[in-house]
Amino acid sequence: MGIRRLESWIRPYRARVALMIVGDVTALVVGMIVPLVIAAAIDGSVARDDVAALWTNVVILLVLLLVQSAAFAFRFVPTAHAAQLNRELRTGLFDRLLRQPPAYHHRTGAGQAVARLVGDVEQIGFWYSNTSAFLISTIVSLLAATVMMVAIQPILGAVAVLALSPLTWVVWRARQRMGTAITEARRCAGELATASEESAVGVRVWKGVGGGPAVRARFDRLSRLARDAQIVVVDRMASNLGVTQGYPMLVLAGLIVAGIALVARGSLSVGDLVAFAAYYSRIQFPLVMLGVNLAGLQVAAVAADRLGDVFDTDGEIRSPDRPVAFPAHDGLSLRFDDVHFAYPGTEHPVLHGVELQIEPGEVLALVGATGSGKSTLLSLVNRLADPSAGRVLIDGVDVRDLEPTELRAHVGVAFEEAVLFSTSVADNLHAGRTRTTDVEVGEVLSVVQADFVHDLPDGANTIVGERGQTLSGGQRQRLALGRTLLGGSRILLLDDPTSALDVRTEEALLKRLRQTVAGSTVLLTARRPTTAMLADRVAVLQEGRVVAVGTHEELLRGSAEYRRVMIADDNRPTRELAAGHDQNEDNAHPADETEVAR
Ligand SMILES: Nc1ncnc2c1ncn2[C@@H]1O[C@H](COP(=O)(O)OP(=O)(O)OP(=O)(O)O)[C@@H](O)[C@H]1O
Repeated sequence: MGIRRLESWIRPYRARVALMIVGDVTALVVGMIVPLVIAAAIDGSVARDDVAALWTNVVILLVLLLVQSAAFAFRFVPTAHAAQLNRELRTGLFDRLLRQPPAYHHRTGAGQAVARLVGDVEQIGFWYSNTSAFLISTIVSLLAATVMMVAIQPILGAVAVLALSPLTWVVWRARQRMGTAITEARRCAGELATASEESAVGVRVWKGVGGGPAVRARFDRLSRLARDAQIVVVDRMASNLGVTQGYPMLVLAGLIVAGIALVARGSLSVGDLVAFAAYYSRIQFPLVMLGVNLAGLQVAAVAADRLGDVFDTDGEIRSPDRPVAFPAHDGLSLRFDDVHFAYPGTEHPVLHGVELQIEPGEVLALVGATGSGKSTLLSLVNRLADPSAGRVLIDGVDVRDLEPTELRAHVGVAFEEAVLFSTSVADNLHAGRTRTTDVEVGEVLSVVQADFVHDLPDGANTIVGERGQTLSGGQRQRLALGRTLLGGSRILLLDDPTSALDVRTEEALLKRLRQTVAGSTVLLTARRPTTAMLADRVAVLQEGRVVAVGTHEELLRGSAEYRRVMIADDNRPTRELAAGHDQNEDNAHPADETEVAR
């Protein structure tokens, strides 16, 4: 599988591979003539004491060796294109990784992606430049040297071929054993990369909780596993080389003894015996090289399989064949129509038949216990994942019928975990959009209560550290929310974007936010009553089901689950609570009864 893939990736470079083969084979053919010249010198000029003829032989040898060197130099010129092959593979792989949904990356880990983008791609480039052509010329070399040996002394040649033939099985078998060892070594390298990445990203957390020894122990364990896996690879390669190098030397010793006996009987000249030994060494070296080449092929095939895993991954968010244009008018409705969802590779669905309608320009808050599926539901709107069943409709259009890039350009998202990039505050806010002006940025900073930006050393031009780590959590959240608002989207998904703010700042922000988003359709998740009260209506999610919908006040009176989630002690309800509601009202009044379903 991996080999077929390799072949398809290298196919566009076949002209260059052909040039390498021409260089290799030229060098090889010239090399094959060298023993003949040496034999002619020993049996002719040296035997006849003919110094002039010997000089001629020396000059011919020099010319042959020069041509051989030039051919070798020529064969390495096209290898520079390995860099281009690497680039193409890396870009293709990166595009593919970008198209994978977040759940894929959470499952496989960032380190495996890095290991593929860096290590595996390099292995394929290395195979292209160093091994692909050599494999062909090695086989040609084996055949040519065999023919020459048989031509010089048929019986001795046949004995050599018979004696060496078991090695082909050894080499082939070693290639298979190498495959499993290399796959394991690459997997371990990926896990080690993931652990390194996590340790760097989570440095504040593990330092804060004194987790240094545990982080060190985990890294040490994975590093030992990577070492052991690498040792298995090298062990197998070494035992293979030991056999392919040691055994032919024993055979050569036997052949030379037999050759001397033939020389003594006069049926072989000394020059021919020297030439025979030279051709034999041209078999021995390619046999060793064949082992190395096949091991290299196996390394590249494993790398191709690992890249192929990404290229073949299903679950990618696909563009529709005939995309529908995103609705151009203002005031867009949003509807979840019997939406079910399970994360790939998990058995338990997270959402069970969610039915929810958000009217154009409405602000709807999702409230639910932790893990009830709020973030998951939001992620289905801009297709960070697709429902397992059911539909998400924007203004009556299934989001799967919209081009994902266009959909995401029109649907603004702010997450609770606010990630900024290691660039300036202003660049983070602009987020690559050229349309936003400094005035708009200033207005948005005021809406999200981010006046602190003016006090930063370079104001909005201050560079924030990696992932914005030089700012506080609440500052990051406000900038991330500002970035979303600057997009001017008509649909906004706000996943608890003010959770890190103090109550006073949140209140000021929410007031301004409500005015700013007027006209947009907003779906937000809320943990605090203050956030829920911002909304026109609130939907209560319980274990992946919408169990109640209504205004904050209605739900306080009518939904036990709402009270349970929003009020610390729901046995002592707030004054807003109407008297006489028991704790099982959600069961008694499911969503479609309590609510006011629109
Ligand atoms: N990438 C994932 N792979 C597998 N399961 C996941 C993944 N992300 C979330 N889940 C599971 O889906 C369920 C719902 O998670 P979700 O984040 O949607 O809940 P939530 O209501 O937003 O929670 P919170 O209020 O804590 O943010 C949880 O049981 C969680 O373990």
